[in-house]
Amino acid sequence: MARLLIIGSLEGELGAAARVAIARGAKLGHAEGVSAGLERLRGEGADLALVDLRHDVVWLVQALAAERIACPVVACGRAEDADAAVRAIEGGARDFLPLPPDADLIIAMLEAAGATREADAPLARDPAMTTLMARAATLARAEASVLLTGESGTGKEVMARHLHALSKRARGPFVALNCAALPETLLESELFGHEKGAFSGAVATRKGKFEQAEGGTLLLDEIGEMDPRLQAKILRVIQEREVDRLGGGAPLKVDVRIIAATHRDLAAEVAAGRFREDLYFRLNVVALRIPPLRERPADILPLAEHFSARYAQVNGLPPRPLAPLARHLLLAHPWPGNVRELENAIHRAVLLAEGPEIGPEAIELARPAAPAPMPAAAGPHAAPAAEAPSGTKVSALVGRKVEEVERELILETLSHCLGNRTRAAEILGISIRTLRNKLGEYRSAGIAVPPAPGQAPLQIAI
Ligand SMILES: Nc1ncnc2c1ncn2[C@@H]1O[C@H](COP(=O)(O)OP(=O)(O)OP(=O)(O)O)[C@@H](O)[C@H]1O
Repeated sequence: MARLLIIGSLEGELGAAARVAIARGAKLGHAEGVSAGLERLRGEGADLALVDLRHDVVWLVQALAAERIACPVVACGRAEDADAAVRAIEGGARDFLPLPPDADLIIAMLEAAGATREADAPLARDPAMTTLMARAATLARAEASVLLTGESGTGKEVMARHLHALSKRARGPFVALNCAALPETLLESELFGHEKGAFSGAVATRKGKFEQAEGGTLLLDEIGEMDPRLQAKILRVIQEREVDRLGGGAPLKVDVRIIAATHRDLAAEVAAGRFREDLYFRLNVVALRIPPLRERPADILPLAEHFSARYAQVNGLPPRPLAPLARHLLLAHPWPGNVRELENAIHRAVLLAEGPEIGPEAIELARPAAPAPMPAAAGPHAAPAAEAPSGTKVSALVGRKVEEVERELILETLSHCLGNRTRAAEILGISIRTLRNKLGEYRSAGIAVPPAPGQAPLQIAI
């Protein structure tokens, strides 16, 4: 769960921002002022801090920088407070959130901070994923470190949270750190914390992520990007179960399960001398590879429906079904950006769509380059890219009317189902009633419609 710290009164519009974040699965921390906020950040940390502009945002940003605490700060205020907002941004705040808050903007900010995550179990319908989920359920109970591999956006972090939720540590904290996002000294401080006086800005003791995750799970995301010196320190934590704060005296015992994730082929990184072999062996004891979305096509529509319901709710819109052609487009796309790309496409579509359905015109998909399977994927389970649904079929439709293509899709599906309306409606993802209405329209326009099973084709006497 994303950890959001709100600094300021929760009574007014900041409270509304908090509710949006909670609806999106964030865990909320709160402090009335900046020094209490700093205290919380030294102790339990957060993925993002939203600070009311009426407080000294610049002071907080500077204190965090001096103490090497990497937490993005977003200043919040009314549009009329533009001058204060500019000062906050110039002083190092990550962004400005105008109040009253826009749900989308909050989500985008949480996302940019790497802080918005699926709180529920990963959705899995395709056999490639259900098999993996069964394996994950067994592994979750063990205490061993886990290595999660998979392309960017496949759901490694979602899986890490799921493993935590199913483990004996579920009541403890889940803390995530993206190792690629920070320069080495900051990352070191984030991981191991520091004692007062460890460096010139260290005015107070600060707990690192290992300590924050005590009794729970620590996700080291993008571990393949970590500097070899820090890799050695991580190895020591795994072996000795203790951490050394920067500038610290005695090592501190920690009880943390480590989950490491990477989109890289770590074995190749080891061969190239960029990743420590001993750490790789420690992590690779239990490894799970999350397949890219193009290798689990049966997940595409269930995920799309899940995101469409979620974003309709977050934006206060009524839930709407995906039109048959929209489904067709989604199934034909190769999804180089995986589940994240699908989620973003559906989020946009929910906002853009007009009318009772989400139609194909609302779905904007990046024109895909040929999907690039990651090198590690070249195992026996990797489907060749050529087998994935190809984007060319859809581009062949360009220049034709949506209505016309929809009609063909409906009639083709119906003849494929030998006229069975129920089955065709199911495949098309529309209600039987919508299907009947469409067929009625076609008939009135003089277009032949496959008869229902057992029903003789209508003979029109001339
Ligand atoms: N199986 C799933 N069910 C529901 N949502 C999912 C699933 N897989 C991924 N998502 C959603 O897709 C987005 C990307 O997932 P996640 O961040 O876990 O991917 P990742 O592999 O860790 O990406 P990166 O390598 O870029 O860190 C998230 O918003 C997540 O909620």
